[in-house]
Amino acid sequence: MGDLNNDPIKLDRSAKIYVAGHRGLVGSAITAALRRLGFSNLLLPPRSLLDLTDQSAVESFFAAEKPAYVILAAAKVGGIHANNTYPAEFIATNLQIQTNVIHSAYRNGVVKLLFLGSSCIYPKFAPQPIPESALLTGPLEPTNEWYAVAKIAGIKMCQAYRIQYNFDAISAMPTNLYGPNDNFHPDNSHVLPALMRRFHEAKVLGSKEVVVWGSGAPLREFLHVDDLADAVLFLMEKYSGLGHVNVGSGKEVTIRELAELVKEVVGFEGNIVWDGSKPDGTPRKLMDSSLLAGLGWTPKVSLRDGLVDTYKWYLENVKR
Ligand SMILES: NC(=O)C1=CN([C@@H]2O[C@H](COP(=O)(O)OP(=O)(O)OC[C@H]3O[C@@H](n4cnc5c(N)ncnc54)[C@H](OP(=O)(O)O)[C@@H]3O)[C@@H](O)[C@H]2O)C=CC1
Ligand SMILES: C[C@H]1O[C@H](OP(=O)(O)OP(=O)(O)OC[C@H]2O[C@@H](n3cnc4c(=O)[nH]c(N)nc43)[C@H](O)[C@@H]2O)[C@@H](O)[C@@H](O)C1=O
Repeated sequence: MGDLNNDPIKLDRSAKIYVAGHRGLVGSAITAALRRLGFSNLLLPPRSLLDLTDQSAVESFFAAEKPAYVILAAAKVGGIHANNTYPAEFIATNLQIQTNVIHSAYRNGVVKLLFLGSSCIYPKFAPQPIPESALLTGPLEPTNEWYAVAKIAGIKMCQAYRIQYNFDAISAMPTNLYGPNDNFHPDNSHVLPALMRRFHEAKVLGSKEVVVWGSGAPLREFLHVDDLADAVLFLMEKYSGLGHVNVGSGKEVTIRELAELVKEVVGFEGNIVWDGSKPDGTPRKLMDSSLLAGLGWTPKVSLRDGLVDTYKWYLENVKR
């Protein structure tokens, strides 16, 4: 599955490129990176004008606009609590969005499409670091299996359309991401923005303690979204193959270490209290990103620098 059909292409800077989900964490970073690189013909319809769960609206959009390239960063996304609480929405919405976009992209002559999955596609007890070949080798983590099944279907759909129709659809599997434009919801977000907000609010209110979920023992690998955007555009030009590609930083921390680091960056001086009634989720999911490294890509942003950058953005854009 990791076979490379390595025909590097130079993306045409003036061709139409559609970024689905351009207002989100990932889509906004990709859009900014495309603009920096001189792409001048971005298609960025707001969700109010194009609901990607609406099959006929998606088909009409593709038929009218005929984009050359598509980056599929629109999805129903959330942290461990949201995944565990809204399983129907996570499987149904994601299957609908990705099926509609991939199918209409193929039907309307898109030259290349990149689908974004997630490291949660791998078995809960996959070998570490997790190679791409670990896909479908064991049971999934129960807190996010619905979302994971949708993402696995997305990978398989890209592969099927490549095999049957020769459609150049590739899949990238990022590790846990963070950065500007993240979702800072107190319950439904991922751990890093949730903790940033909680420590910030505790600092402002003068609280003595902050509650963090679980045991603190799980390990997670974090990647700044600007690095992910860079990797996505790198793959669009350098990779064309059946197998999906892991995108990670190669560095992991425990949730306890992450909490201490966020606390320090935010400047909260109280204590951390662990809520053991909340799920830990998968114990460890460090990805093996050597396939991507072998193609010549490496991440640049350290976790500490990325946290400082994200907290600055949070202060300027979310809370004052
Ligand atoms: N965040 C993370 O840690 C990780 C994310 N990923 C993957 O990256 C991709 C992007 O995630 P992320 O940026 O974090 O998610 P966000 O929630 O930040 O952004 C999702 C985007 O999708 C759009 N969207 C959702 N539903 C619809 C719809 N029905 N019609 C049109 N647009 C819709 C949203 O629109 P609107 O702005 O209008 O709400 C938003 O712009 C996803 O595929 C996700 O699985 C993978 C690994 C980790
Ligand atoms: C990217 C990936 O993200 C999700 O998986 P996850 O890695 O488990 O995501 P998470 O960021 O929500 O949690 C990471 C760890 O952190 C702990 N934790 C502590 N305190 C808070 C807290 O306040 N909020 C959250 N969310 N977690 C907390 C939490 O208990 C867990 O041990 C998938 O569902 C799926 O969306 C996916 O693909």
